[in-house]
Amino acid sequence: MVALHPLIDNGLKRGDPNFSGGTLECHCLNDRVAVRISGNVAHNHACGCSKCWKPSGALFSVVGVVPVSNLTVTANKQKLHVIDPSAVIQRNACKECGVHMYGRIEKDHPFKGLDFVHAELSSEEGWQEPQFAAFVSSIIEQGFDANKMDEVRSKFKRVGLETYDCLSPTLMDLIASYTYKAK
Ligand SMILES: N[C@@H](CCC(=O)N[C@@H](CSCO)C(=O)NCC(=O)O)C(=O)O
Ligand SMILES: [Zn+2]
Ligand SMILES: [Zn+2]
Repeated sequence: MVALHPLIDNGLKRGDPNFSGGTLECHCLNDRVAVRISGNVAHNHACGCSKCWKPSGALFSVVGVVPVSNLTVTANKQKLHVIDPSAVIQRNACKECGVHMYGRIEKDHPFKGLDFVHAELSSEEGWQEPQFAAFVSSIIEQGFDANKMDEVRSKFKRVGLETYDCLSPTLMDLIASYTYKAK
C-alpha cells in the first residue's frame, strides 16, 4: 500500500470554516522557527512535485496558500534561508532541520501576494482539508514506479480527491487569464 501523506492515507478530516489560524513550527528540538498565520489556508492540496517539502515517508506534500499579510515569522527568523533563489516560489526553510516554513513569490506572477505553507506544521486543528491532488505524475521524476500510478490515483479518488498532473482547473484558469492579460 502506497503512503501518500499522513493527512490523506486514513481519509480526510474536514477543516473548520471559522478557523482563526495557528502557529507553524519547524522540526528542530530547540529554538524552533515559528510562523504565525492568521486565518485559514486556501487551495490546500497534495503536491507531488520535487520542490515542495514532504514529511518523511510521504510521497506527497500538502501545501496551501495564505495572503502574505496574514503571515509573520515570530521566532528564530535567523535560521531561515531561501533554498533555491531561482525558483518562482522562494521557499524559506530552516537551515537546521530543512523544513520549509513558507514559500513566497517575489516576481510578477498570478499568485504574487500569496505565501505557500504546510499547515501540518501547526498543532491547531481546523485547517482546510486538502481539496485536490496536483503534479501527481511528478513523483515518477523522483523515482516512483510508473506502473504503480493507478494505485496512487485510485487512493486519492477513494478519499474524494481529484488528481491532476498540473494544478486544479480553477488555478490553471487563473494562471491562463493572467497570461492573456499580460500580453
Ligand atoms: N515536475 C516538476 C514540477 C514542479 C512545479 O512546477 N511545481 C509547481 C507546484 S508547487 C505547489 O503547488 C510550481 O508551481 N512550482 C513553482 C516553484 O516551485 O517555484 C517537479 O516535480 O519539480
Ligand atoms: Zn528547524
Ligand atoms: Zn509542489
